[in-house]
Amino acid sequence: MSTKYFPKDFLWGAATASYQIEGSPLADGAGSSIWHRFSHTPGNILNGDTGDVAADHYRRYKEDIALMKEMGLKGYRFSIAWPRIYPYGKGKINVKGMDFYDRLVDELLEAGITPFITLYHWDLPATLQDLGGWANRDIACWFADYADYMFQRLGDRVENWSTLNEPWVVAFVGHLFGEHAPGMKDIYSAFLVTHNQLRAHSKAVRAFREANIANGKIGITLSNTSHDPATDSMEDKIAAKVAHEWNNYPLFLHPIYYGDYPDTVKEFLKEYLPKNYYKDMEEIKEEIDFVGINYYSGDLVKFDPDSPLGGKSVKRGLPKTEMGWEIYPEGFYKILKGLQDEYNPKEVYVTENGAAFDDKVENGEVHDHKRIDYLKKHFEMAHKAIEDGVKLKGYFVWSLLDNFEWAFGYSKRFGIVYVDYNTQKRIIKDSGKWYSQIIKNNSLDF
Ligand SMILES: OC[C@@H]1[C@@H](O)[C@H](O)[C@@H](O)c2[nH]c(CCc3ccccc3)c[n+]21
Repeated sequence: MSTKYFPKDFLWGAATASYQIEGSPLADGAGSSIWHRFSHTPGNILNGDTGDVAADHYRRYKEDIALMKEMGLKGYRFSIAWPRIYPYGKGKINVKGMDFYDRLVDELLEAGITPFITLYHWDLPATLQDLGGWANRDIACWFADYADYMFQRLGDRVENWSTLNEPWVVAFVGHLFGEHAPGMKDIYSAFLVTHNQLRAHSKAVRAFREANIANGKIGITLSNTSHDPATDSMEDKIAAKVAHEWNNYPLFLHPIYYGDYPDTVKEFLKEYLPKNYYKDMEEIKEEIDFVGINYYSGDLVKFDPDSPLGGKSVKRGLPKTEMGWEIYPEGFYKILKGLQDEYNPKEVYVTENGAAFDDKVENGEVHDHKRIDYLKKHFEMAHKAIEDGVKLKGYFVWSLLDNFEWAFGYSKRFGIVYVDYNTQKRIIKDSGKWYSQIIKNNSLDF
């Protein structure tokens, strides 16, 4: 057993998202979002759950920040609900909605916690969806205007900004698989949404540079699954490469860093890319300060001529979390190392990593040893990645609190803090106590 230290000033934190924890979605003049509509549409969410109350964070944020301080968190990643700021997506500002985030940031700074803002974590103003949402090219301006207003209002106190959370999930789970808001099932829209998110992201980055925020850093947060070939056959290797370049960071970083979509996306999916997409690549190719990596699991990919991507996902037979995702810490290392090798970002943050388990309260405590084991194994891989040259500057566990897990509602618990939804009582789980020690020592014994 040896003690491995993380770099000095490593930003250990926890992450959440507005629609998943805040509740009070229409309070104080806020506008409706596509997730308010989607969760209130019967059949979309398990048990008919909605984000109407969630973890009641909109009202309990001071209590939650006190919990973060008690656990010794250095940073807190959260998202702004666009419809609280612009109830109609653009035009009229909602002062009370802006006040909530003003107070939240001040409370975090007072507690000595570094804010890390995500501008968009899926709760699009519903009125913009009525205009086509992310499939409308004008959204690049709507998003950049919203982003610029946030830079003006919070840029004096917040240095770390991410434009979009998981644009792949927004595009494909929301517009092709139909399992997330706005519930569309159209592959051409999904690729148009991919493209417009890139346009919106880079337009917001230019607004960020104009805002000239002292020590400001802006990036993008991308979902990733480690895709390994099921066998050494060339067919499986190609299928795994296609899956990686479409499903992971390359789909967005290739345009941002190199001004084009990845080779396999152009080879296998060219038909679905927006016509004349390359005309936008000059504006999309805009330097960013960091890449946010979300990682949970990995799979094997086997050649499958019947699949549109030429491959299908295969399990390894590893232990799984409550989401049915295999626990594969090695994939965390592969994604982080692959990112640094392929795009050499100036900085990397793990913006999400965590697991859902069947947490139970016993005598007022939650002994979530499986989550501790999951996190420990992933921290070991993060440390190895840093040793091998990955410019990893921080890690945010998903999630601070049990919360609304999208189509699964409240049936899946990811928090290091347990939330009793009947009473809104919080209980720091054993994993939260264990994490506090890791942060305090900035080291891991393994
Ligand atoms: O599922 C846990 C978390 C969500 O609660 C976050 O809002 C979201 O950013 C997030 N992304 C992923 C990995 C990609 C994914 C998203 C949705 C469904 C399945 C996989 C896991 N998570």
